[in-house]
Amino acid sequence: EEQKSTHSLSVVTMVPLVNLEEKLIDNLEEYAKAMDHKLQNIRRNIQKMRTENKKAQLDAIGYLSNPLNGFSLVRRLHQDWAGWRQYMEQPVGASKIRNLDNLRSRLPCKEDLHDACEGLVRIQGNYELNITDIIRGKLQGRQHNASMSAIDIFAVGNYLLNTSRPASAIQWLQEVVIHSQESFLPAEISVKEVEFLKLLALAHKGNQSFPNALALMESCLKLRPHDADLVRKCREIEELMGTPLNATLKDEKKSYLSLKEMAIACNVTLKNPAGLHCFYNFNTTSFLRLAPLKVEQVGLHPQVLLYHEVLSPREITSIIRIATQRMKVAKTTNKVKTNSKTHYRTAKYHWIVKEMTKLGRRIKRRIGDMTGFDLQSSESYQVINYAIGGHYGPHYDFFNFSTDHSKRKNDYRTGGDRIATVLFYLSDVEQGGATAFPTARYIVYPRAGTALFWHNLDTEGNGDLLSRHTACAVISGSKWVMTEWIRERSQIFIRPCLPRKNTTSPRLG
Ligand SMILES: O=C(O)CCC(=O)C(=O)O
Ligand SMILES: [Fe+2]
Repeated sequence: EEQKSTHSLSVVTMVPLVNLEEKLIDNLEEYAKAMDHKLQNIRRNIQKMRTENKKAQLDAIGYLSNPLNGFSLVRRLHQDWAGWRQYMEQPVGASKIRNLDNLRSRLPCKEDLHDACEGLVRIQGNYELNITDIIRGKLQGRQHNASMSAIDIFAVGNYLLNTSRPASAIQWLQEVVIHSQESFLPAEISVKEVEFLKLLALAHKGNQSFPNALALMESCLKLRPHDADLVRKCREIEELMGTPLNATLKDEKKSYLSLKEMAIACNVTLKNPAGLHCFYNFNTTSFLRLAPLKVEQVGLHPQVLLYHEVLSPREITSIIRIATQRMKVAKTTNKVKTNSKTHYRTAKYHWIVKEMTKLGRRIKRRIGDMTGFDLQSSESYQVINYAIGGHYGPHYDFFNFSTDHSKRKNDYRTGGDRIATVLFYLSDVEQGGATAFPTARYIVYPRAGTALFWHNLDTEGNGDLLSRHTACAVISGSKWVMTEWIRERSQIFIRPCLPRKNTTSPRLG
């Protein structure tokens, strides 16, 4: 499942877009100045020409009796107006248009916009938020200083309809009617009322509410009586009204089940099991006798531990700085392929080789102290920064080599299955973004410097189904985590034997 990850824009990789937007505005302003210059040129000359023409109008015969005036009029009409025609035709600010073209390769692509739409829709669905509230900037009860314009909502509705979710499209588009139509575009190129109505009509059509669809499409036709496409669409809907309804509305997506699972797992009212403890870990390694680690039990079956203050603010700053630089480079030098079909994980990530830096080695020793595991064959650290509404759908970290023989051939190269995971939180998250265990029913909210530790395999080396987990959608904030997947191979002599659960412990295969 991990392979399905997309490469959408994360909060940090979007930061350069702010400067890019400034550049684009500057360029448009230059364009406006070029137009201003031309306009002034024209106006100034109009004034001069009018003065001369008025003189002639006053007494045409007298004016033309003077051969110099007569000559000049003939010359002007023959030559100057050909000149004006040329001047009127000349493109204004051609270099500014070229600048714009040059910047276009750095602008978000269609898939980026789709990811952003999906992110908003996910926040709404994942936490079952009211759409009107979202549009007005009220997210999970908290009023934010931002809201959506009609054209923003239009984009979301359009995306939903194109991805076969007409019922959701209607819910979003209905809000457009209520809100005023402010946009950053001149009216000529902005989305027009008729286009809103048409999209809403098509959404109703997709939802098989044909009378609504027809009424809306007819009101479009009133606004544009000669639009052949509208006429055709009206006829289509009329025909559909005569046929029996298609019983199975295809409004559900493949990802629906995992979203439902997340909606349950990520619910804010969810509480972890009671009666658990906090303690100092003095004994995983001898070093801990000098510097014990603070541990909090999240749950016992399966055991999930939360280590407190295992990364310092300085360490976190360094990690984020390294990852940020690499993430930006990856975006601009080779545009990564986006996989728009699967939105299983919406984040940007970067691998940090732990042996490369002092910091990497220091953290490696600390993971050893926390877990007691040998990290020789383990993977690089994966630093993740989540996107708008970024999440990671429900999954297991193990490959389950022990039952899936087709994957086993990679076993020796990769150091075995992922026996355990250490998930460092590098940031607090303002709203949302918890790590939830849907089967075990645990939920953990990120706090910078803490780390979550759990086993993915049971004592026999089989994948533990209770280790299923998910990163809930980020509502607001920039969520940073760093993952260390510990491999099985080098633990053969040190793997601690977990107390066996009762006979009904879940097993794969
Ligand atoms: O970001 C999170 O909360 C979970 C990340 C995760 O599950 C993973 O990277 O395997
Ligand atoms: Fe995971």
